[in-house]
Amino acid sequence: MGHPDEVDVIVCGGGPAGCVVAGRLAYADPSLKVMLIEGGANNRDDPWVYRPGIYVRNMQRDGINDKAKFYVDTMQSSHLRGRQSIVPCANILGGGSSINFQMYTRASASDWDNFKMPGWTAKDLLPLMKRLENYQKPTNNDTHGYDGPIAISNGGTITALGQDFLRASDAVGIPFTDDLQDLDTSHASEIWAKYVNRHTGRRSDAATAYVHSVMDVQTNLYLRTNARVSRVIFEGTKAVGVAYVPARNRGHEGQLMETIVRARKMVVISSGTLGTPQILERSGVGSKELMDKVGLTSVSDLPGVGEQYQDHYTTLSVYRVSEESQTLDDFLRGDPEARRELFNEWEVSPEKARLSSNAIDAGFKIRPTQAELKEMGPEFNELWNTYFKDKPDKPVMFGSIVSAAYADHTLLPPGKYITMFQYLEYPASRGKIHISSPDPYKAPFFDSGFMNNKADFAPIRWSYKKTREIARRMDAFRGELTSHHPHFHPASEAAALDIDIQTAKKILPDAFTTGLHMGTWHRPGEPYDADKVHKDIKYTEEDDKAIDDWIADHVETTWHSLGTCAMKPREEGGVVDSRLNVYGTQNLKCVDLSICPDNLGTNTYSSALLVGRREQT
Ligand SMILES: Cc1cc2nc3c(=O)[nH]c(=O)nc-3n(C[C@H](O)[C@H](O)[C@H](O)COP(=O)(O)OP(=O)(O)OC[C@H]3O[C@@H](n4cnc5c(N)ncnc54)[C@H](O)[C@@H]3O)c2cc1C
Repeated sequence: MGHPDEVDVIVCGGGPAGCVVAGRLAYADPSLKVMLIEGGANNRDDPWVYRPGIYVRNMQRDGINDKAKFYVDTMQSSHLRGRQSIVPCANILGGGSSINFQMYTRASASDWDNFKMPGWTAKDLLPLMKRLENYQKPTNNDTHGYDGPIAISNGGTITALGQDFLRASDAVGIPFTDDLQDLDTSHASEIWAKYVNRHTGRRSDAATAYVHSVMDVQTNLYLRTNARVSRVIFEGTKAVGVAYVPARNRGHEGQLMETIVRARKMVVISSGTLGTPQILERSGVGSKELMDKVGLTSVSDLPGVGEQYQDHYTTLSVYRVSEESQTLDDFLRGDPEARRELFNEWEVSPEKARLSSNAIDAGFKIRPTQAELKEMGPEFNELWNTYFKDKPDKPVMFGSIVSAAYADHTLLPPGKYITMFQYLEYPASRGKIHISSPDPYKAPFFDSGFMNNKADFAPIRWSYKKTREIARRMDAFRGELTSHHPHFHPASEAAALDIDIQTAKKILPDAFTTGLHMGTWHRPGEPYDADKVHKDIKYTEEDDKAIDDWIADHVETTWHSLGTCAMKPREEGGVVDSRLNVYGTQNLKCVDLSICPDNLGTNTYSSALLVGRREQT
């Protein structure tokens, strides 16, 4: 069936928010013609999407993986000791929900209330949150939904390492709770739920839930994939259509081959936090100064477009675990036997297979104690007083455990690993993205802004220490992978200790070199002792400096971009109003996480769905 060149509504970008908008609109009114234009490929029945356990493959940056697009800082950052950060974004139908890590969390109630926009309080949104969910876990509260299209469960398997982590978390003052996602609890640990359907074992992505399901039964939703929206077409200030180009510019001597589709009623831009501002700017919506610089005619002078870029920041620390532990390392290494076993298991009974999981089974949200606050320095304390103190539902950090090394296994010694993720949920740092040319194939100017506010170092340092204390108290703990820890002075009490010799001998029983003494290359830890009473490591100022350097060298995106087209008053730098209409235009909306005026303390898939769902009330 050919595609029409005029429809009622065009949705640009098929991420979670775009899928919800396009699918629900088309379903609600079969007489309405809706076109969804997505820059990446169709995700339908792609086994590299729907098998949950292989998500890490989508993060390979090797020129072959086209499920993600990699934004790189244009300039070296002095806050990252000269590094240029890389932020991968989805480039496939379903957006982030087709490639993400499938961790299910939700924002705190005060996050939504802080938006200070009519219709956006947590109370307003709770009924919509429930309608999204097919919550497949037992729960004791009334904040979840059971009849929606997005499945949430514990996945096929919970590893013993997850339980070990929860017990050790309790030992350092983080109590267990059965539901940390009740919008209120901010200091506890839980079995971390997943966007995996426990009946099918499949990833619960937004395109399957909202687009394919509608296209199966109706003919009024038109899907174009591998098509990059270059700009919105205006008549005066009224949006009347869009132009798109092939996702790859392979021919025509570099000429732009645009196709135009007209929209009778509305154009909705849902191309994600880094995609949406670029489309607006290429269309003449953004700062007038920029338009003059790149030679475009200004349609609406909105200096806020592309500004206030936010994310959550991650550091990863890697630990050795016992050879008896169940980890995904052999599978991730590509060991043929491990691969055969796990893929076969998935084919036979996906609902309980190890691959029906992301191997991230447990996690926590935490707030510092008064004593911990004292150690976190003036910059963070100032932020605490203004941002966190009076909002007891806001955690400062998240942490979680991966039952494997989240790292390139060609760079690691043999053995089994866990990874501790530390995530800063409300960074004070801000970045920006702007087009450098009207050409949709030209890379934009991008400044992730990571760590450009000094207040962000202390909470990450604090949570590195916290997760380290948890790891050391786990029964499975067998040492630290020193290459994936700060470089403390070798004489410091804090210096990382590697695998103990007994475990090393189990990994390579026939090696003549195990335990070979070669100065500081290897400092073995103590063998496991079940009766050991642990004391917290004491860190000196010099140690803290080593941690901060390590943060600057290794902190990364949590892939939770938001905030570049903020919903707030125009005079405060806002881009959209509370109905997500773009200021100074007609028939044009932005609907995705770019509209967040402030951060949301959560893994953001739930919020992207909610923004789409809020638009569809
Ligand atoms: C690697 C990764 C891991 C993550 N892990 C988790 C997790 O475990 N749990 C969680 O809750 N969240 C996670 N997230 C975050 C979550 O997936 C995102 O917050 C969410 O997908 C954002 O939705 P969105 O609709 O705002 O935009 P996006 O998901 O970014 O979707 C935007 C879409 O627009 C398309 N697009 C961009 N530009 C154009 C253009 N010019 N023309 C046409 N199409 C265009 C893109 O291809 C994409 O499909 C992760 C994200 C990533 C990338």
